[in-house]
Amino acid sequence: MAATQAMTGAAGHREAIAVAPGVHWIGALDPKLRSFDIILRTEQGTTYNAYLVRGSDGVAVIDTVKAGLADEFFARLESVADYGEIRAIVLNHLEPDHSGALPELLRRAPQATLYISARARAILNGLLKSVEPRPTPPLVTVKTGDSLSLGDRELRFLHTPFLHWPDTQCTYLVDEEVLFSGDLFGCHVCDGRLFDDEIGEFWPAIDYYYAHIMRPFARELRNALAEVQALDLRVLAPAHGPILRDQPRRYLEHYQALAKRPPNAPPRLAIFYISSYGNTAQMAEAIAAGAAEDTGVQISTHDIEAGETATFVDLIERADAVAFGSPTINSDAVKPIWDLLSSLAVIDVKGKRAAAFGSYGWSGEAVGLIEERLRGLKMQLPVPGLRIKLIPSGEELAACGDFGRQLAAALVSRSWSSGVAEFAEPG
Ligand SMILES: Cc1cc2nc3c(=O)[nH]c(=O)nc-3n(C[C@H](O)[C@H](O)[C@H](O)COP(=O)(O)O)c2cc1C
Repeated sequence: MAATQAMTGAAGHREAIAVAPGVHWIGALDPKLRSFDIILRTEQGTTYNAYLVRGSDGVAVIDTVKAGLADEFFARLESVADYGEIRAIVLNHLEPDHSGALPELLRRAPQATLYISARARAILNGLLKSVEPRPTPPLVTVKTGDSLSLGDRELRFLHTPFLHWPDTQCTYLVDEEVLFSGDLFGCHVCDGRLFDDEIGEFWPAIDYYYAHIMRPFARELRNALAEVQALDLRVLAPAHGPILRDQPRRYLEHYQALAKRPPNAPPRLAIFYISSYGNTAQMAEAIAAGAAEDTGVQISTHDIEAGETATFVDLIERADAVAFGSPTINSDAVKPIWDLLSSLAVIDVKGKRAAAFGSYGWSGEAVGLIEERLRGLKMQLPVPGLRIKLIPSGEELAACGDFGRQLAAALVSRSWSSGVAEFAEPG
């Protein structure tokens, strides 16, 4: 039923759809898409939302669509404007699903000026350098406070970098209070009825999109949401999924709750380990006991063999420091540790304090390899990694306690060092 409606909704015809007076949706539907950018599942497909704004002094096109769906975009554009009328092309970010039809649009509307953020300039060069003949459109780079006049109406720009590409901006139509928000507030839902008040439930799609696309940029998001908060809003017009006109502030508030900084709790240290014979597990417990001597720190230990990666990722996001323990097996750390570390791309771990530890038999590569990965994730390593040969002795467990104490202390101090500490010499 829903699929049928998606195909027969207003957007089922290749005509532009009115969003507000003088504002049309001219995007494309992609109902059969089942995975997006490799990393997202899209069981409902998606839309690429492009918009056209008509003023007394020409029209502006905001974003385009994926290259393979350009025909749909041009048909809708032609239903409401001539190419000669296009004065401005605004690209809120240059990801290929929104810039795919740009070369052809530039060919059809060579007089149009491009309005992009300063960071988009280099990306634009990368996208256009293979196009023959190479387009050289008039170009203006814009930031917060800059605007574009279409005669009787004004488009204002908001600089919102990294949401989720470095060049991201939002564009605000002042008179109709429409925010063309790019991927912000977007989701992968394909329903030809287009508007949130006409289609069914899609909050899970908003949350899924947030978790995979926006969550790594929670810090930047908080800044952007503060800018959006200051606007009067009648419509949120994102680049994917439904157009949000039914109490649009609900979506803003939802995003604010999702991106909220964790409450001002005591600093948290979360220790993750895996252990085949209990040696690395013993280290983890001794590290936790040592850290607990600093009464101001909240400590938790987690056996990753027995838990869910998604839960661990949540804990890591909320922790101020994290430690990862793995034995060395066949010259490497074990797969569950790598699985966990490779799941951190969906959160912001930059600058978070981290450390590695583990038991080993003879070569002990795991700790160094984990540290390398933690540095790659731009985490800070305040304490050198600790490895212990086979079963920890009492003295070695005391060294684990010191390791934990130092890590806890690093939660209040910013000094840090690096390198793997060798407690027992490999024999
Ligand atoms: C299948 C297997 C392969 C191993 N490979 C290595 C290795 O390549 N290098 C090394 O230093 N230790 C190796 N070890 C030894 C373990 O790292 C050592 O037994 C360690 O104490 C196990 O710690 P755990 O009880 O925390 O799992 C290996 C052990 C097993 C069972």
